[in-house]
Amino acid sequence: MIMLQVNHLRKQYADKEVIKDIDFQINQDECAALLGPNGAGKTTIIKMLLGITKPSGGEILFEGHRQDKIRHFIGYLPQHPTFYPWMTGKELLAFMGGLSGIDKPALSHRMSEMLELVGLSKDGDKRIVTYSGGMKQRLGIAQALIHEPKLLIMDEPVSALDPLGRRDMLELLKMIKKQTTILFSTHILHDAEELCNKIFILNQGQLLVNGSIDQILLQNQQPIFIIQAPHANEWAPQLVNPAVVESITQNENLVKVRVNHIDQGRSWLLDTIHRLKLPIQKFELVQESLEDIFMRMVK
Ligand SMILES: Nc1ncnc2c1ncn2[C@@H]1O[C@H](COP(=O)(O)OP(=O)(O)OP(=O)(O)O)[C@@H](O)[C@H]1O
Repeated sequence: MIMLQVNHLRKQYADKEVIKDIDFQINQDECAALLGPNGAGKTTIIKMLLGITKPSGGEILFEGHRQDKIRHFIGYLPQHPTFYPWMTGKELLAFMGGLSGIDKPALSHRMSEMLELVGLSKDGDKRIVTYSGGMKQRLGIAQALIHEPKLLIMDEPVSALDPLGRRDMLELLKMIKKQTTILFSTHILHDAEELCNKIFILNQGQLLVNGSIDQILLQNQQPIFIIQAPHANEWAPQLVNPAVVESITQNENLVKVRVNHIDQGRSWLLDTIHRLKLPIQKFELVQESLEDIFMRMVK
């Protein structure tokens, strides 16, 4: 079942179009990442999904329909959650659960369940001001899930955490994705790769890539030849050949040459190596990684 469908979504601020006619969909039980560098438009999309910002065009359908009341449908963890620091974790959950209309007996049960899920059972009576960044983020997940939403939306849930907090959060999200459909934004490819079966790569308001990791690799991967030889500064510029070579990156004496066609690229590079009499130490064919594709697309 299609959980969320976005058709021709646009957002314009004054004369600047920050979201440019994008389409995507998320099916039930999928975990999808909105991946893009700073300013790509991730938060703007999320705000439109939540109804906080009005789209300039297009439509957003939840389970196939425009929804007027989406609060019960979506759980949301903002990029910078602000909790009342004087509240305890339990008080916050009771407050948020109350806002979502959960009745009292059910709420108490649900609160215990959520604290258990996010590993804060022993900390529920402590004031939030005493929580670490990671604990606050986990409490943020608990409040987002308190009303059993069908879709959990998170804006950069792991980016601000230290490596330990990040690892904890990723493990927690791996557990949660077994029960809930998830959309989260991130500028960190590895987080998207580790958690998601679907990735949307966004840059300057445009959706460049949309699909599973396997599909993205299959459709976008280009061959790269790695050549290593002394004095690369002298010979690397001679590999420029727009008919065959898409790009060249150099790191000391190791040069990565992205070509548009394996066979043509290989024979032209071997001819050139021969012509220049390069004493090569390495000549290797690899395929672009997801990171290579991401960097290429957002550069
Ligand atoms: N209220 C606004 N008025 C004008 N421009 C805005 C407004 N909100 C966002 N923008 C612009 O829209 C673009 C996308 O911003 P957005 O915050 O959605 O990006 P992002 O991908 O979430 O980036 P980040 O990772 O830095 O949060 C940016 O160029 C930003 O300056």
